[in-house]
Amino acid sequence: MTRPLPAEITAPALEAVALTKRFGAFTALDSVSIKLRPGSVHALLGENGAGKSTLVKCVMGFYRPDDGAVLVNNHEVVIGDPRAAQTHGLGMVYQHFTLVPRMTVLENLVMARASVPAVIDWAAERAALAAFLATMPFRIDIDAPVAALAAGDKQKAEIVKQLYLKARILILDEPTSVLTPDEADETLGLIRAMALAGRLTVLIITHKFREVMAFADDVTVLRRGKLAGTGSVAAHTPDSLARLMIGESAIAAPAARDGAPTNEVRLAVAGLRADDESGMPALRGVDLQVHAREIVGVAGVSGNGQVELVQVLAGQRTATGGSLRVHGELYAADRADIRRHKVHCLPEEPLRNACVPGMSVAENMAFRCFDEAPLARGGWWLDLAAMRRAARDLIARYRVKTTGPEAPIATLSGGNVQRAVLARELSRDVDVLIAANPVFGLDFAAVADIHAQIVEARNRGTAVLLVSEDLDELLELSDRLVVMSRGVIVHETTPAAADLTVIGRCMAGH
Ligand SMILES: Nc1ncnc2c1ncn2[C@@H]1O[C@H](COP(=O)(O)OP(=O)(O)OP(=O)(O)O)[C@@H](O)[C@H]1O
Repeated sequence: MTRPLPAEITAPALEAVALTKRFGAFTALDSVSIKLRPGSVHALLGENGAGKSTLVKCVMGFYRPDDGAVLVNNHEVVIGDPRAAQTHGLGMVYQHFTLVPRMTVLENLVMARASVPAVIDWAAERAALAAFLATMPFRIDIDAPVAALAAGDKQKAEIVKQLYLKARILILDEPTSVLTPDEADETLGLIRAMALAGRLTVLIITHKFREVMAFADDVTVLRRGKLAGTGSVAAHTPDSLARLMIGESAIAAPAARDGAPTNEVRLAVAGLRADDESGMPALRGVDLQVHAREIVGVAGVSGNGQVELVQVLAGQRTATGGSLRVHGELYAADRADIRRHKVHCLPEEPLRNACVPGMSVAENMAFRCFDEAPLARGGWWLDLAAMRRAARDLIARYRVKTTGPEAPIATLSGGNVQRAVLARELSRDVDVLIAANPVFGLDFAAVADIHAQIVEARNRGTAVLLVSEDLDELLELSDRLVVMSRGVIVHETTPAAADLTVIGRCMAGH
C-alpha cells in the first residue's frame, strides 16, 4: 500500500516530464518522466550507465536537457545552472564529501551561503546555526573540524549544509556508499523522519535494495536510458526490482573456488613502513603473505593504512622501511618489476588513479601493452587499428557500456570505467592482483560479474590481495582474512572460523 502523504506538508513536489538528453548521437536519457510526491522518499534505481546521474544532472542544472521540463509544485521552472536549482529549493548530496576538511562545520556552512558578509559576526552565526540545528533531527558538533568527524557525521554535515541552504527537495547520489551499515541506517532514518513530517522531499540514488525496501516510499527504475518502471515500493520485492533493472540479461553465477591455495608464497610483505600524505606514519610494520591461488582479504575501517599499502604495492608511494618480495625476489614496484612479475592493480577511484580521463577507452585499455606486439610494430610504431580491435574485443567480453572504443573514458558511467580497467588488468596473465574496493558504487549485476572474475583469476593461480571496506565481500571471497588497524595487521582468521565480534573489536582498534 502506498504511504499516504503527511497531514502538514511544507516540502514541495518535484516532477520531471519527458526529459531527453543526448551526447552526440548517443541518447543517455530517452523521454524519462519521474514524479516525487511532496514529503516522500523516492528511490532511483538502474544498472551502471542506465542514466540515473544524467537524469539528476538535468534536474539540477548541470546539464541542459534536449527536451522535456522540470516542475516544482506543478509550475515549470527553468534550471540553467546549479545555483538556480538552489533558488528553487533543490539541494544535492554526493557520494564523496565536498566540505573543506580543515574548516569547522560552522565555517563550512557559513561560507557555502550565496552571499557572505565582508565581516562575519561568528558569534551571531554560531547562535543562528545552533538554533537552526535545534529544529532538525541531525546532531553534529558544529565546532569540530570536518576532518575530525567520522564518515557518518561528515555525511550528516553534508545533508545539514543543504538544509541550511534551504533545500527542501534533497537529491542524494549514493549517500551511504562510504558509510558503515549502522551509519547508513541512522542517516537514512533521519532523512525519512523529516520526509514523514512533511518537511522534505527526497530522491535517492542507491544500488542497495535493502535501503530501498526499508526507507523509500516510491521507486523509479531506469534501463538503458529509458523508464523501466515506477510505483510504490510496497508493490515490489528485491527480485521484481532486479528484473526491472536488468531486463533479460543474465547475472554471473557466483564462481566456485577451485582447489586450495598452494604453498608457494607469491607476495611477501615484511615489516613494511610508509608515511601518509602529511608525512605521518601510516604503515608501521605490516607483515603479510599471499600464496598462489589464494585470496587474502584485508578488512579495516578506512584510514588505517589500507590506501598507503595499496599505493606502495602499486609503486605510487615510497616505503620508508621493510621489504616487498614477489616470487621470492625483491620487488621494487617500478614499471620493470611490475611487468616482470605480472603484478596488476585495481585501484580505488579508477578514473582518477588508473586512467587518463581525456584519452579514449581503447587508449586506456592499451596502457599495459601499447609497446608490445601486436599493438606496436617495429618496436615503436603504434598500430591504431589493432588497438581498436583489441579494445572492441575487451568491451564485448567484459560488457563495458560505451558508444565505442573511441569514446573518451571520462564519458563512461562510474561502473563502466571500473569494468574497462578490470578488462585491462585481468585479461592478461596475472601473477599478483591487488584490488582495492573493486565493486565500490557498482550495481548488483556488475558486482556479481567482477567477483566472479576475481575468483576465476584466483582459480587460475593468481595471488590476490583484496582490500575492502565491505566485510561481507571479504567473507564471501577470501581464503584468509586479516584485519588492519593503525598501520599493522592485528588479526588473522579464515572466513569459516571468523568471529564477527572479534573482527569488529579489532577493526575498532581494541
Ligand atoms: N558527458 C558525457 N558524454 C558522453 N556520454 C556520457 C556523458 N555522461 C554520461 N554519458 C553516458 O550516458 C550513459 C548514462 O550515464 P550515467 O552516468 O547517467 O549512468 P548512471 O546510471 O548514473 O551509472 P552509474 O551507476 O555507473 O553511476 C552512459 O552510457 C554514459 O557513458
